[in-house]
Amino acid sequence: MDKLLYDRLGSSAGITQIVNEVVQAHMNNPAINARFLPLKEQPEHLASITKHTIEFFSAGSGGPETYSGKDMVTAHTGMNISRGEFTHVIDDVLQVLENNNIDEESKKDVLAILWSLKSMVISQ
Ligand code: HEM
Repeated sequence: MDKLLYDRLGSSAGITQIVNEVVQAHMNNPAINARFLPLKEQPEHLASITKHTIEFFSAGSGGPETYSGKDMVTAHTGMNISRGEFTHVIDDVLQVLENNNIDEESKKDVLAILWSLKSMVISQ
């Protein structure tokens, strides 16, 4: 498969849609929504995190966007995120990719990228 992962995810518009749906999925997932629901009380902060996450997925999949958020360790420091919570986040992402008809190869590519970030996100 030689097409960029960025394009396979639908480039800017597709990734924006995917990230918005992932945020919604986290809000609806009882295993992790305590982490995310409080952000609804801070709409500007939530918009900034969502924007950064769109940039992160875009830049990380080969797109032209620049990531302007915190590095992964800093972003998750003090949260003491568990392996179980990490798995729920990955499940939500894969389900959203499925709902958006993203092909199997691309889902595996996203999974590999997320998995590679595990030690930066959990137990920080
Ligand atoms: C590989 C998996 C993950 C990736 C790629 C990721 C990515 C990100 C990004 C890009 C941000 C925005 C940082 C910024 O705005 O500077 C963020 C923030 C956040 N992440 Fe993650 N994350 C992951 C896993 C998790 C997990 C497992 C949880 C908890 C269940 C979590 C909870 C949060 C929360 C609550 C914030 C907002 C922090 C704040 O209020 O500033 N993340 N994440």
